Amino acid sequence: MLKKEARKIYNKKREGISYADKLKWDDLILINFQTIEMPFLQTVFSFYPMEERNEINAFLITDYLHFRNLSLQICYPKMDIKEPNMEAVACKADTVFEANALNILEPLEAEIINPEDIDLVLAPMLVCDVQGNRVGYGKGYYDRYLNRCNPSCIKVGLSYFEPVGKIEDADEFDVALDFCITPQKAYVF
Ligand SMILES: Nc1nc2c(c(=O)[nH]1)N(C=O)[C@@H](CNc1ccc(C(=O)N[C@@H](CCC(=O)O)C(=O)O)cc1)CN2
Ligand SMILES: Nc1ncnc2c1ncn2[C@@H]1O[C@H](COP(=O)(O)OP(=O)(O)OP(=O)(O)O)[C@@H](O)[C@H]1O
Repeated sequence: MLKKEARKIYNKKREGISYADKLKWDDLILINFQTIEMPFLQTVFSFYPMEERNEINAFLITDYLHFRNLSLQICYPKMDIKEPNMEAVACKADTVFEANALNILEPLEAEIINPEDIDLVLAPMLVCDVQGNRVGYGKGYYDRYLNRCNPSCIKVGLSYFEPVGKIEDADEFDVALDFCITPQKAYVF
């Protein structure tokens, strides 16, 4: 399958998920995330889910990680749409989020964290393939960002859908995931 085809199919599938299924599947993703062995984490880069696109509720996972380590630093993306580029910004409980031009909520705060200091990335995505190649919205934000992270950074994709057969047009910029968590299973690549 090609990324473009996967994007079309899975954008549509995700739009069709009922609210009841979404709540159930978000919980199952948390349960499956809890089965993977995690080292001590200091800094996590998550994302602010876009409700209108039915993105996964990553807050359930960051709440769980925060509960395990009360001094966990949680970062959210701040985009430079023109570049395109994004940075991880450290957030606190009182951080104010504001919608950007793409209607993604971003922190007003500006403490940019060095990508090399990120221990784990929770990556939004539509679907991945059996080798952990991720398919997002097609702007390459995460490919660019993950290439700046330490090789030891743990890359976890969250998806409502099981991996597809090989994505044929994965290129040299694509950084494969270490895990993909779905409502059915935690895939290890
Ligand atoms: N919640 C969340 N935050 C995120 C991401 C994400 O996937 N989810 N990103 C993950 O990379 C980055 C933003 N990437 C994005 C890339 C494209 C579009 C988008 O709306 N694309 C349109 C097409 C626009 C065009 O072609 O001009 C579309 O998909 O319909 C949105 C976000 C950073 N923050
Ligand atoms: N480091 C990079 N430098 C230059 N171009 C890049 C880089 N990383 C990715 N790209 C290009 O960006 C484009 C989009 O990449 P891709 O289709 O993998 O996006 P995606 O992972 O689905 O999107 P996103 O990360 O925004 O969710 C591709 O043409 C890819 O070659």
